[in-house]
Amino acid sequence: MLSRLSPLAQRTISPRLLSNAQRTLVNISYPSPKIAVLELDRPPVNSLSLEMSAKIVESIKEIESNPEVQAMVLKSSNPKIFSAGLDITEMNRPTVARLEDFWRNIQTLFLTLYSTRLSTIASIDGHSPAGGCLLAMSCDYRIMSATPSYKIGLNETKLGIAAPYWLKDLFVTTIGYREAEVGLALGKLYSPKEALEIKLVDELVDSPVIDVALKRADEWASIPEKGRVASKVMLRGAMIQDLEEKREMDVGWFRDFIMEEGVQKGIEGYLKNLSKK
Ligand SMILES: CCCCCCCC/C=C\C=C\CC(=O)SCCNC(=O)CCNC(=O)[C@H](O)C(C)(C)COP(=O)(O)OP(=O)(O)OC[C@H]1O[C@@H](n2cnc3c(N)ncnc32)[C@H](O)[C@@H]1OP(=O)(O)O
Repeated sequence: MLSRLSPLAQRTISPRLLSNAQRTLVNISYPSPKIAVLELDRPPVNSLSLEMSAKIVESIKEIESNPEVQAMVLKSSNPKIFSAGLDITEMNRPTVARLEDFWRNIQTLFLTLYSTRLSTIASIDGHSPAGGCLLAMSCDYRIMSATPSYKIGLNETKLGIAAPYWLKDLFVTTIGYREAEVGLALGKLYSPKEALEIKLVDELVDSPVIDVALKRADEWASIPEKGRVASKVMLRGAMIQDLEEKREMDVGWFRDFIMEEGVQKGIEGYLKNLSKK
């Protein structure tokens, strides 16, 4: 943690040189009393390790605890990557205990972000595959950079794994059954233009995404909270309750699936290719 370094070291070490163990992993700022910005800051690609997921959850709770705050923008400190999704190294030859804990933290991250009373705006200024897409879909509104090379979607099958059932449900809810069926099977990553066409994102912008995200946050923050939250609960409550009831079953499915030798070989190969690239 940054706070464990001496004040002199904190002033003199460039943030770029800090290791992840020394970083806060996320940064919180308040551009106005009603709006918080939660910035993902886990180089190189904002992948979701157990500690990163726990930190995001802790930060959302911290922001929620201030009753004045109505909206939260989720962004990345990396100018080209929103989040590369789950930290694949967590699934590569793990211990069973760590793997199970990792998955419980991922479930909690989804449940916390999807159900927060805050209006949540995803400011997607870069790639957003798999778990990155999960973060974006868990928000209330998604704005993506129009940069054609960026990609968003659920590419799990390309790693030889499957999205968990609740992520599949979220995908279906967001883009519809048929598109989700094809997207999931092919592990399809969409360009920003394609993502807008299928409503995986709500808006594309050429200008800095954060500027528009802050404007939208202002609009969402101006809606009276009680009715807005009641509508959110009506729309999202069933999916949240379903996972709450099946959490341990889902941990078991995940563990058994990931620990299979064939799946492990696939993950190993995928990681090797990523590093070679
Ligand atoms: C019966 C039913 C059972 C159900 C079971 C349920 C099972 C569900 C299981 C899992 C669900 C998983 C969802 C996921 O999120 S899996 C993660 C998928 N993510 C990806 O595939 C993204 C991979 N990364 C990339 O494509 C690129 O890195 C990109 C984000 C486009 C950025 O590209 P670039 O800027 O060129 O950066 P590099 O590729 O060079 O990466 C830099 C270093 O970071 C490492 N890296 C990248 N992504 C990850 C990651 N997700 N996890 C860990 N590490 C990652 C990469 O290897 C480079 O490392 P190094 O510098 O050491 O080579």
